[in-house]
Amino acid sequence: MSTFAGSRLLSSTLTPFLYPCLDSTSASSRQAARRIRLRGGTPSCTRWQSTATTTQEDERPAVDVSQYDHLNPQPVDVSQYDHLNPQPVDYTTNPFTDSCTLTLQAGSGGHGCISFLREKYIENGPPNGGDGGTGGNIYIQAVRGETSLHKLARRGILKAERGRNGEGGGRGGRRGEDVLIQVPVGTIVREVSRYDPLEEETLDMRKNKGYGRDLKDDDPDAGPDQSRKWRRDKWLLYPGALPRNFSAADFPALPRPRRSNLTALQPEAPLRLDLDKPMSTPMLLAAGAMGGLGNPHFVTKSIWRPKYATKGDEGLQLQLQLELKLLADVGLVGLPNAGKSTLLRALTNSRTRIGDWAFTTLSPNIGTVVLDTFAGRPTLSSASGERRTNFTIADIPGLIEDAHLDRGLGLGFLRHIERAAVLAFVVDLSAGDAVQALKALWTEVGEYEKLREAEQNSESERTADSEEGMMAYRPNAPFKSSIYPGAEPEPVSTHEENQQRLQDTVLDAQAGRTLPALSLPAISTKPWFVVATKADLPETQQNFEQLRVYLEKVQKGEEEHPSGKRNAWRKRLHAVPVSAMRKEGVESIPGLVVGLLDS
Ligand SMILES: Nc1nc2c(ncn2[C@@H]2O[C@H](COP(=O)(O)OP(=O)(O)OP(=O)(O)O)[C@@H](O)[C@H]2O)c(=O)[nH]1
Ligand SMILES: [Mg+2]
Repeated sequence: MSTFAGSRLLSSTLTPFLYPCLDSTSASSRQAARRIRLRGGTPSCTRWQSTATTTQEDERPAVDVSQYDHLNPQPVDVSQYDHLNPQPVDYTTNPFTDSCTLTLQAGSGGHGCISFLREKYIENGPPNGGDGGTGGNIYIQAVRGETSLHKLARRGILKAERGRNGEGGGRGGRRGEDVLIQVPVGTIVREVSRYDPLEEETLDMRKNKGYGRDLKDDDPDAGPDQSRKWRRDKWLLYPGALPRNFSAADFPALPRPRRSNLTALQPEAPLRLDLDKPMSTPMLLAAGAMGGLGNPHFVTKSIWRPKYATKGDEGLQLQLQLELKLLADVGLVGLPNAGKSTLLRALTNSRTRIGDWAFTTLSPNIGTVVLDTFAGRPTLSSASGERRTNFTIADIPGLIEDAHLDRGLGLGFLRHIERAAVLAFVVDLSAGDAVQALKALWTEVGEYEKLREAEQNSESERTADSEEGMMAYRPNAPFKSSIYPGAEPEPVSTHEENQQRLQDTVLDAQAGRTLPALSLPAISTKPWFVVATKADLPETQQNFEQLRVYLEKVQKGEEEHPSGKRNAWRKRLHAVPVSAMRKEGVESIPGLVVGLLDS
């Protein structure tokens, strides 16, 4: 009896998994049998199977397959699928981060080598140590495929490879590997801080009035054993040298700090870049440091076998703040649950998430409206005669009243529509007074604009303050030979020069031409229109009529602009009633947008 109960328990719970060949009803057993049939072979458990079948077939209870549903999913009924009213699980999602701080370190230089020629019959050959390799550079490139900064945010610190040390036989060290930072188009780069070891060295040199000057014995700072020790950390002695050899060594004047020729291509400090176009070639952010010099550089008339070389320089360190402001032609602004994502789905092929609750969308989504499929004549062309083949729409999380007080998801996501050429305010006709909803949205947009202005002012003040104490950095200074005795360092630029530089614009990625300063037009001066959604629901006509009348009055100047600003845009104000879920009324939107984009 107990055996039977045991076998019964076994067959009802574990059998399908542990002993599939015992359970003729399980899918795995069926598959095994099929495999055996196909192979035409005899399975090792044939006897088992037959025994089990004959002894247990009748008594075995029917297995409740419903409990294994997740292992044996039912085929999806494709006819149920609807792009505009999708299942809650039918959406795509990507990790998204729109701001991060990055620390970059250009590669340090490799050390110079101390080596001498040794051949048959040449015991004490001349020095032949190679120079150290240059450190790797750091480049940046805005590319179309990237949509978020999350990968960079996760890494935090990026270091280019150090140059290899020089080798004997006059072989120079290999240069370090470069680092390429790829960012989405629309990224703004600001410099937070910079540490330039070469600049420090140059200042040191000025302080000591001449590079390589050793402290004199009568110098108040110099004790008896501190003389001739200045910057000894920059030297390398021959392999196997003891510390006492080091203190006894007589070093020549240290060569002047050298910069790689590539530093001429670095943008001026402080960095402020607006990467609003895809870049065909990467742009240099930080050039690698130069390698140390091998011992042949220090041959003199009296010392023809120098037993020292110099170490490589340390790489430049930069701390940058990256901010992504997505670039789209149209920005959708609306209260939560207004139907923005459904509208985006109706106009584009986007698979953004839709749900009947507030804050379904938690990060921005961009969709592309294709105007010309190249199937025949161009469907729409811009006023300039240039053919516009598509435009992009950005859908952002919903704004609620008092979002500027950090309610809901706050106002941060408005940065992704602040560079849009046209704004589309999405209001839900079934959710109360549409005019009030529109005014509430404009209030939040106005608050965002105030915040942005305050931020810009504080940023320019901060940069100006930090400039005052900042070391002068002259990447465009002509390259000079490092071993150039008596050369004076470059003069330090004045505060006025730095101020001027601040007001100036930033360098373009490729051509080195200047870009306009990072200031954006007021949001209220952009063309805008209203999309009144859920017009298919009953009792929404009157609400829409009120909205239409209100917009007409705003256009004529009889009503104040909802932003409260006098110079706000009010040329042609449209309210488009649509049912995004049924894809009704949305067909007029592309034409309207193209008209506004070209106006
Ligand atoms: N009847 C009707 N329902 C709609 C229409 N458009 C959207 N909905 C429904 O409204 C709900 C919210 O739609 P979403 O597109 O997710 O709204 P949203 O504005 O993106 O919401 P958040 O992302 O939370 O800000 C969903 O249940 C949609 O099915 C419409 O035109 N008619
Ligand atoms: Mg949404």
